[in-house]
Formats: sequence, structure tokens, C-alpha cells
Amino acid sequence: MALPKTNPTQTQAWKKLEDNFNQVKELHLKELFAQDADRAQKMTITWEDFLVDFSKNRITNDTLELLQELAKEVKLDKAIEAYFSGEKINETEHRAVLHTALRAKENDTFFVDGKNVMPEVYKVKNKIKTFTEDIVNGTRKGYSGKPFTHIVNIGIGGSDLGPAMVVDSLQYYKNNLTTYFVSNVDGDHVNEIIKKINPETTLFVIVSKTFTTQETLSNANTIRAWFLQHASEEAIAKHFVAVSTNLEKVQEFGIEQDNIFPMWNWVGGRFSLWSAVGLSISLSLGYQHFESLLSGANKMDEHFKNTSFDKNIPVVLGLLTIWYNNFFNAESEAVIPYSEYLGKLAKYLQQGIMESNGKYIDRNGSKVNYQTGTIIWGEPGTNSQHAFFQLIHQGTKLIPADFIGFAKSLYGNQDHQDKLISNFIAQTEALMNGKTKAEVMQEFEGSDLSKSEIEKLAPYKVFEGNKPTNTLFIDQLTPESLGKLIALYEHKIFVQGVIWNIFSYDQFGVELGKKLAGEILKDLQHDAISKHDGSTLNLIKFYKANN
Ligand SMILES: O=P(O)(O)OC[C@H]1O[C@H](O)[C@H](O)[C@@H](O)[C@@H]1O
Repeated sequence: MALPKTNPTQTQAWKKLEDNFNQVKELHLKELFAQDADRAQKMTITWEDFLVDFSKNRITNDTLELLQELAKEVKLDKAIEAYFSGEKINETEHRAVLHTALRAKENDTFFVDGKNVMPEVYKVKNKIKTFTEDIVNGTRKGYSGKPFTHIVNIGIGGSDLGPAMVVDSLQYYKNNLTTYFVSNVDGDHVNEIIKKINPETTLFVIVSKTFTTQETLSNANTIRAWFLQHASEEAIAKHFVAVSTNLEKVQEFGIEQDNIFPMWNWVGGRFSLWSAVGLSISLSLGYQHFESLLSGANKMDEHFKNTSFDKNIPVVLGLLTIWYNNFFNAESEAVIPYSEYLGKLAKYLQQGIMESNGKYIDRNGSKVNYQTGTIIWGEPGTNSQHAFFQLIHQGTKLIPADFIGFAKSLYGNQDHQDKLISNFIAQTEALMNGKTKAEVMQEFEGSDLSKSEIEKLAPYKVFEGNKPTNTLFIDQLTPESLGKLIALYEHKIFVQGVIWNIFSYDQFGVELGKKLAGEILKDLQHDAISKHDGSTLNLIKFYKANN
């Protein structure tokens, strides 16, 4: 079964949601809590080591039911079935979407074109395991007989962001290998990395699903040329490995068959960290931790597949995004982890969410007449409180936010942890309740200011509140809990795409710029300049005049 192709705005539930919105938009979260003593309890899902409290959202019980009705009307249940069953739900590229197979159990079955992919998945996993162990324990050595001390991952987009985010997030669990990531075609990026490494003890992992990506191939070539200044051609086999679906191109680059870790076109780049694209994760953390990451994601897959919509974390969070995006006209969503380790999470989610759901053509080929894809941004708290929280609290835009926190810290410094978590909890309370004029006036009691001065100042100190947040409270940051968290957002992306009636798994929107860059590159490197508009032409001329 292909994905259903229902325009969400034509459903019965949508019309009812419009009516519901007209009532709810006038309500303050404070009233909603006052009206229902059990609200927090009713609107919290506890699952494994996760507590997801979505009660601080501008919804009533009716809203929640109607959002679930919407999901039912667009046949989300059937879509989930199609997603897990290996249907080619990426219709525009005629591909299945099966990153879930990568973290499934060995005796599970996932069929693509009638063939169970699990034996292949496990074959590659075993290759990752053996390779990781050989590098980590020093059995496999560099060209001069020294064990490896550094890993450089060369990739971009999905071949960089996932591994980079996970390695950074789980640095507490890291082994003695130092890992760097080179992604930007900006030569200063690769040269800064080259400064820090020794060719004798560095392993290079070239990651590119297509093995045609300009940035990755340029960086790989630059690194290879530098490497050959120190070592012989034969040494390449010891120091360069590749992850790709394009085995031919990898071999052309000079990588030996044995050093290739295959992946498959049913794994989207931005969902690929679970495949051999995660090789640098396995190398940096050890294979066992990589396995735990996968097993966490698998648990979330089971939860998503088997849980009724009302208790289903990705479904509920996905529906809430629809509510704010399409009814409140919120344009962005903030993701605020209260963990310094998750500093790259928002960056990673930007690709996952915005590349997947930033589309204006629906699954029928027509232009949508409603908003899709949200803008994702965020930084860890508490730092972000001292930076952009002003705008969330008192700005004119509605910014729903996910607050992600961990009950236990990794180093166990209780004083720091108590302070961190008090901020984590206080911010959602402040965003919800705000501060009334009466409360502000009370604070002025006993002040030296005159009555008129106080009156003048008071409005600036009022917080309207009513700012929605989800709290994702997790026991501790571990490879497994991070796996669950990432898979949660992956499934949330799916839910949103199904409801918005768009294809979430292609990315044609990135092609045009790449193509024009190829043409402009010729203009920059040759005397003749091809035809452009006046502005583009001036920019090309300016560059040429300065080089
Ligand atoms: O892995 P690669 O084939 O090198 O692709 C790297 C990235 O570039 C593309 O332009 C896409 O926008 C991304 O989805 C992809 O992850």
C-alpha cells in the first residue's frame, strides 16, 4: 500500500480543530491547569526511562482527541505499517525507507523487493564490530607499525551530522581514540584538521552514500594528497576506509574492496547513523556502545509501532507540532537540551526535520495550501537562557519548545546537577505562568521609585506567559537513551510528513544550488563567464578581481 494521499485540511477532524482552536487560543495555560487537577498526570507519558510531560501545551482534552482523530482520518496507522513493512514510501525516488531495519533484532525480517535484508545488515554489523575491535585494541596498525590514535570522518550532511552529534553527545563513553570530522569544502576546515594529526597513526573514514558529493571528495582528495607526502601508495589500504552505496566509485578512488563498508539506498542519508555511516561512532565509543545506541532506537521503534496514539510519544509530539504550525501559525520550534553534551542535537535535527518536511508539493503533486515543515533551532540550557530566552519569554513570536533533561548527571556532581535541573524545570514554569501586572506591582513594594515611575516601568516587567513547552525528562544520558531520543524525532518527522501529505524522504530542494555552483565554478576557473543576472555577474567579477 502506498501512503494515503489525504489533504489534511479537507478532513472532518481539521474542521473541528479549527473550531476548537477558536476557543483554545483565548485560554491561558494557567486556567487549563486550574480547571483540571489531573491535567499533568493525564498529559504525561511515562515509558521506559522517559517521562514526557506535554501538559504545558495550549490544548484541551478535546484538542488532543481531535488531533488523534486527524491522525486516524489520514490513516496514520496504515502509513506506519507501510513504513515498517519495506513499502516504497519514498515514492519520488522509488525507495523503501528502512533505517528501522538497521537496529532491528537479527531474527526480525524486513523485505525489500521480496528479499529479507537482515542477513546483509548483520553481515555489515559484524564487519563494523571486527574492524572496531582491531583498531581499538591496536591489532590493526598504521603503515609504520604504530597503533591508530586518531580517526578522521570525511563526510557532509547525513554522512557527518549524525556521527558527529552522537560522538560529541556520548563523549563521556569515549575510548582513547581522538575523532575529528571534516565536512565543509572550505579548505580552512580540512587544513585545521590536518594540523592536528599524524599520518602514521590516523585512520580516515570517507563517508558518502553516493560517493559523488563535491565537498567530501574534495576533502578526501586533499587528505590523500597530504597523506602521500608522508607515506607510499600501498599505505592507503591501511589508512583509508569508505562507507557508501556506490562501490564502483569507491574503488575508483583507490579504496580496497576489504575496506569498503556498504550501505543501501533504502537508508536515507539523514537517517543513516545506524548503518556503517556510524562507523566513527563505533570506533570512538566501542562497538558495544554502538550496539546499545541501536538497541535504544529499536525500543523506540517498537513503542512507535505498537502503542495507541494517545500514549505514543512520537505521535503525540508530532501532532502537537501540527497544532502550533497549522493553527497557531508558529513558524519555528526550539529544542533546548539541558545537557552540554547535546550541543549538536539541534544542528543534527535541522537536517532531519527541515530536509524531510520542507516541501510544498503534496503527495498528489499539487501545491499545498497550508504550512508544512517547521524551522528548528536551539542550544543547550542554561547558556541559551542568557542568550535568546528573552525573545521566547517576551517576544512577539510563539515558539513552542522541547526541553530535554536528564535526571542523573554523568559525573554525579549533585550541586551542579541540582542547579541545572532547577533551571530546566523553572523555565517551563516561567514560560507557562508568566508574571502578571499585580505580581510585578507587588515586587515594587518598598522600592524607592515614585508611583509614576513604577507605573511606567511595570509593563516591561510583565510576562504574558502561555508559552508552550514539552518536557522530555530522561533518567540519564546513555548510548541507549540517546538512541531512543533520536528515533523519537525520526518518527515524529514521519508522523508530520504523513499528516502534511508530503514526501518526507526525498530532498530535491538541495539540487539546484549544487548544479549552479558547478557552473559558477567553471566561471571562476576560466576566463569566460557564462550568462547570469547582473547581481550574480558582479559577485563573480568581484571574486575574480580579488584572486
Ligand atoms: O552521503 P552523501 O551522498 O555524500 O550525501 C551527503 C548529503 O548531501 C546531499 O546533498 C543531501 O542533501 C543530504 O541528504 C546528504 O546527506
